[in-house]
Amino acid sequence: MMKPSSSFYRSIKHIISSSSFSSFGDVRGCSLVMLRHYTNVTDIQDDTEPFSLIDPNRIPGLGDTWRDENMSCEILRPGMILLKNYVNILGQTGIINTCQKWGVGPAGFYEPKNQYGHELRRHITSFGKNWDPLTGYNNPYRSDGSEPPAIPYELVHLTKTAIEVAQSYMDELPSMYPDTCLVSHYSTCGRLGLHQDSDESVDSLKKGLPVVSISVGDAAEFWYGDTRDENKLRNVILDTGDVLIFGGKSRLIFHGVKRILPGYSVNTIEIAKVVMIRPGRLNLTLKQF
Ligand SMILES: O=C(O)CCC(=O)C(=O)O
Ligand SMILES: [Fe+2]
Repeated sequence: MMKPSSSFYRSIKHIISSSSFSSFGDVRGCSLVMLRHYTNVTDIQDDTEPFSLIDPNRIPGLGDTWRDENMSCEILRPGMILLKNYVNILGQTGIINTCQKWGVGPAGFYEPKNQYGHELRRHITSFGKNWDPLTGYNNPYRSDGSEPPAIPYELVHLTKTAIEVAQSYMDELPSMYPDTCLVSHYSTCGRLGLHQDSDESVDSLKKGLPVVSISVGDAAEFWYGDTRDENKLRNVILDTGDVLIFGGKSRLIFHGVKRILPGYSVNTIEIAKVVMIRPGRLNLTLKQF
């Protein structure tokens, strides 16, 4: 689906800043129609936020109905926080169904190879900006020449509210508006080598805009640290429903998935009662480019 370009917002902002309402009669067509949807011109100050007819603040808890009341939080290091059990079973099955809906098809999930031609034992697909392990964000198109679908609204909302919750526990975690989401499904023997997430814009990295990682399905042993030195890495289990956030001083940590832990999580039984997810682990990593 086409997203409105930021130049569209800039031109609208230009019209507003250089015109009074009485001169809007000169503005015809689409722009005028779009402008009528705004009750207040200050609503469109943020270039990164796409226009949506659905007002996130007026939906009684769309994302909130996905939140687990038993959430607990663990600060792992400055800028890095784990929201355990953040997404409830309804939310987890919602996420699976959303990824199934958009990820299945000729341009959906695929198993990429690394530069040596080895398969990575994970299937991936993107929402928002296209990303792949070989070209990063440089190729905006998927295999069939299409752009990825926009990030589904409920995932954007979930991400934003998770950051707000994290900010209530720790200082210096910047806000972000996700415009890219990598969806990965790891097989039960899947893993992901140590790496930094550094393909985003210089501005995003400099500001430490957080990475938000949502886990569903089989648990994973996730390792992280300041260097590639395996002796200095720490481990944390990412279980189904957990949301891991790393930004600020932790934005450029080395991290990876050491192994998948089939059978570790009791909640996968609850998920299986609702949706027949295949064995393995689903991970959604949301960022602002
Ligand atoms: O699966 C995960 O928990 C991490 C994913 C990740 O680091 C990435 O896709 O860059
Ligand atoms: Fe990563």
